[in-house]
Amino acid sequence: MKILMVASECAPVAKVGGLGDVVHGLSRELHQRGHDVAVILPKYDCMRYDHIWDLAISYENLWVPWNGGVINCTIWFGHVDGLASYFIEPHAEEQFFNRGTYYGFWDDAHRFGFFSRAALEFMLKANLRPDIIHTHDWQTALIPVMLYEIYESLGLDRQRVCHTIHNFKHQGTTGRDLLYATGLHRADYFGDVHCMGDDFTPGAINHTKGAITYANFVTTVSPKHAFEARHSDQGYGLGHTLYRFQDKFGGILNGLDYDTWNPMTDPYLRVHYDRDTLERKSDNKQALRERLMLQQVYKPMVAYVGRLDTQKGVHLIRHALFRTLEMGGQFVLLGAASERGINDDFWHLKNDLNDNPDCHLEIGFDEALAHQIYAGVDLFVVPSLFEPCGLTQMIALRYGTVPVVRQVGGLADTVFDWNHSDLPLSKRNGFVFEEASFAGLESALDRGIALWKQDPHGFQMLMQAGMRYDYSWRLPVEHYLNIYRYIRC
Ligand SMILES: Nc1ncnc2c1ncn2[C@@H]1O[C@H](COP(=O)(O)OP(=O)(O)O[C@H]2O[C@H](CO)[C@@H](O)[C@H](O)[C@H]2O)[C@@H](O)[C@H]1O
Repeated sequence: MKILMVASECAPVAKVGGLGDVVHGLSRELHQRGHDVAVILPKYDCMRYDHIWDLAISYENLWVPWNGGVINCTIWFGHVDGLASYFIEPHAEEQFFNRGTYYGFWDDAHRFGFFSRAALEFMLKANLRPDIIHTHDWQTALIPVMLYEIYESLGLDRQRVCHTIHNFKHQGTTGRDLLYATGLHRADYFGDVHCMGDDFTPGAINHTKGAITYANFVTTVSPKHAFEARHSDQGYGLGHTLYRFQDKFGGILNGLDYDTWNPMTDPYLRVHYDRDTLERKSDNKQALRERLMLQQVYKPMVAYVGRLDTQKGVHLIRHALFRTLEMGGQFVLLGAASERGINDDFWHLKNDLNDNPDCHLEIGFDEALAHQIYAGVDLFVVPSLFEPCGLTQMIALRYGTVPVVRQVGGLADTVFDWNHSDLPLSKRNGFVFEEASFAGLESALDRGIALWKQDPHGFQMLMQAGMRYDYSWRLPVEHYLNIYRYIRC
């Protein structure tokens, strides 16, 4: 099957969070199974160009209709981890993708609306005719809309779209002027609440709603979150739309790229290990302490890696840090915030704790350090308020690090409590709490730290149980292939 992924991120060249991992991992698995897969990304100035092989111009003078005129684009081609990848470079006054960072601009809806239109124009002109176009999150959600409203009649009449929603909180809600820019001229029709008009902001359009309406199939990234999105406030206002289109909506648990995340081969680790050589993990703990200048003592290490966003339960992350110190452990945090207030808070916290030999906060994005943390620590906290899937708890499990998670979304689908689960002991792999409060978090974290201190054998069993789980793309890709086969012409 010919599959074209169109997304705003793909690891390792352009990664802000889990979206990049998923586009990369899913594409690689499909490619390894013999499918013809390519990825289309914007050509950002801030990408990791050192991860692109043989980057060269593939198509020049692609004139993309935009805002009543046209914008000239150059399309580049290269390989990322063996994956055929196209990069769209617009020569526009607005410098859409030459801004030093990926997101966070007032005109993001226009930047990615343009990217979506350019991707379709490229398919048309360069004669790319995939069976399936797989789009991701609001940034590429206009693709199914434009495919059926503009490009079907121009020749893209056999392409079908699967759209994946990685995060309902970000829906690309914006003014109707974008419709004119993209060429979707009937503003009253498209802007109506029955089409892609936002249900809560009068006069606004909603990208994600457009994708739910037009795509041939819509997924989110875990079965539990698919339920939550429809039946609770976690759908961020799209519950009714999902209800309307329930026959083409489902949840598929994400996988992990087991080559990228492999403690036996990970190039960032001092020592490689697997389930049978778990004792070697302690060398990575020592290496991590050296790198972060923490004292070498006999204490459990707890970590958080991830975006610092309200979604992730920042007050609970902060509390996990203090609680760990109080219980005689060490804490490491690696994260970046896009919100100014949260960023400032964590910088203050970092300054306050600067001289503490048992704690280190690294504010920023650091791929190598992330790997070293997963491999080096004992426990890993993910106290999210909502979590569509969550990859960090799965990475932790792969590295023999015990997750402490809140029972929501994909966290609930992947982590099973050591003390309170119906599963046999050999299948329990972490600590789970329900209530998003300090007491809730402590009810799980305290048990984790206590087990580490009082029952090293039990703790080791837990680590090994986690490593036995298979959260690779092996199974999830079967579900995606079933969807592709179901919707293809
Ligand atoms: N500062 C930093 N330095 C280095 N690495 C960092 C980092 N911050 C984050 N990462 C890495 O980014 C990834 C984050 O994965 P998450 O599942 O937490 O994704 P996120 O919430 O961004 O994505 C959304 O999409 C994904 C994919 O569908 C869903 O799993 C998730 O629930 C949803 O919120 C991990 O690989 C992590 O190691």
